[in-house]
Amino acid sequence: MIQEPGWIDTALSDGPAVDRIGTLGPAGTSSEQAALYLWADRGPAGPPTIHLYNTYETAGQALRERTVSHVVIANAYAGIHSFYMDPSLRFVGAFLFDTPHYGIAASPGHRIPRRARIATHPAPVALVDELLPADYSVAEILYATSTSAAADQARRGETDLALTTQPAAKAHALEFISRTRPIRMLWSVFALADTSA
Ligand SMILES: O=C(O)C(=O)Cc1ccccc1
Repeated sequence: MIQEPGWIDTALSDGPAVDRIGTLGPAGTSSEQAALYLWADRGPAGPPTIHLYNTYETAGQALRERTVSHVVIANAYAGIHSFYMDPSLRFVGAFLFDTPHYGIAASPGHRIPRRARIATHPAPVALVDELLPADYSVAEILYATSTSAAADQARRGETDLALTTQPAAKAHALEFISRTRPIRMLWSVFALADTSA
């Protein structure tokens, strides 16, 4: 096992080459940024090959079908247990990587009611209470499949607000109405069990 600052490497260095990384999308998720970090540290030189899926489970299926060589998952994702338990997969490493800044965002010009409907991925939901400005309260939390999907719900007017990342807010032309902050996160990397050394 190789230990470097920020890394737990159980079979990343001597396992299959990191040449196609699968994770949660669409573009703008924390997972996409984490995958880019993994590629920059452990992937080959050249443009990164990152495949973004609507769920971590779909990314896991792509790994089983060898469409991707590795999958990266936030340890804050409650469903990560099934990846650790799956005998067809192998945990090959983990790394510490802060997410992009998270905040609560709205479409410019949207009239935000005092009691607002807020879209979020389940993992960072506790940040809604932490970051929501005192002028507002929560009418309803609507769970989205990712931070980017949450931003899209606010953009479409399906919710008043979204808890989302800075890249996703920008991609969906949302403006933050709260302060923002990153989340210190551990990311787990999985490969196929039978191809890992
Ligand atoms: O939806 C995202 O952006 C994700 O990547 C899931 C997530 C959410 C919050 C912290 C870490 C990962």
